[in-house]
Amino acid sequence: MRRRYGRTRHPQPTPRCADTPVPGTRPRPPGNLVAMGSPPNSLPTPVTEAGREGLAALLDSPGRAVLALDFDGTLADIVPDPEKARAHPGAVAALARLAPRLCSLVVITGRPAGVAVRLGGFTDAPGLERLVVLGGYGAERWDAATGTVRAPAPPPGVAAVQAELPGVLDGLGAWHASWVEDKGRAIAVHTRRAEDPQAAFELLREPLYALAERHGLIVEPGRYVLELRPPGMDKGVALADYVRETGATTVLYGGDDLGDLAAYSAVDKLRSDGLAGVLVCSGSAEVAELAGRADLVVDGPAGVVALLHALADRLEEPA
Ligand SMILES: O=P(O)(O)OC[C@H]1O[C@H](O[C@H]2O[C@H](CO)[C@@H](O)[C@H](O)[C@H]2O)[C@H](O)[C@@H](O)[C@@H]1O
Repeated sequence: MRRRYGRTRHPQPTPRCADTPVPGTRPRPPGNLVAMGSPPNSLPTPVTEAGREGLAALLDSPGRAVLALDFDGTLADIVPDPEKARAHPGAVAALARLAPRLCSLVVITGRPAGVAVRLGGFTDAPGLERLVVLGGYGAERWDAATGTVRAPAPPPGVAAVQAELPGVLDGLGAWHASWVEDKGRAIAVHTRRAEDPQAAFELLREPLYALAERHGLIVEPGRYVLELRPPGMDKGVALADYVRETGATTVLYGGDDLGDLAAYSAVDKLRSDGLAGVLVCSGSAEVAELAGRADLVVDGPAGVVALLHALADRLEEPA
């Protein structure tokens, strides 16, 4: 299925990293350690050796690097109503500064690709003409170069879950503690707006896992959300495929939630295969699992944007 978002363009292939022209840069090692909440535009030093090597490789050869970022919680602040989420102010400008210097910029999200493009304000954004958004945990793809979304049809299990879900929520007395987001090829049941979001999450957990299993779907747990979605794709597969497609030799991945752990594992694997990598955690009080595995923890989307500007500052220094 192909849908068009934005103005008509001629299809362009994703550039191979080695083919990407990159303006002159002055490679320098990262600066001193800067903890969460550090002043904007000072480039923090990763706390791990692998992360320091990854960042040095990115600064040394940005034209061979893929920058991959999650959307909600990483590029966009978490808000109670998912439809009201927007890219953090400054995110698009920071990405646009970096894009011409890098091999490729990709957003990998659990949102439908077209929704992330709309909420992110990515359509026709100057500087982001080669941006790629992989939605539905990698099942969907939007290319800024063509303005089209490629999305496979949802498996029949999704319609079956849609039909059965109201009865399940009714049986649990959970109508007022949950909000259903129909994403086409997945159903997300949110509890953030419940009086006690964690209690509502726990109440729903088991019945929703059972419902998903009955219809051949899996559950992707996240920040006060249980998503019932098709198996077979995750952010790790999406990221590894994308890195392979571009021929990049360095990858920086930034995420905030459990669904990003698959991408973290993909970066670990790429590093063991000899690529350079940096794992960035968009830190929050809600999710602890990523910080311990990250090379760099920043303070939520504001920290991510500051990091992107700091990277751009470095890469824009004259050769
Ligand atoms: O992969 P992501 O880009 O991180 O998307 C994951 C899910 O994010 C959204 O839910 C989260 O953000 C909401 C808006 O801030 C928030 O209200 C909710 O509590 C979070 O879980 C989105 O609604 C889901 O569809 C995404 O899959």
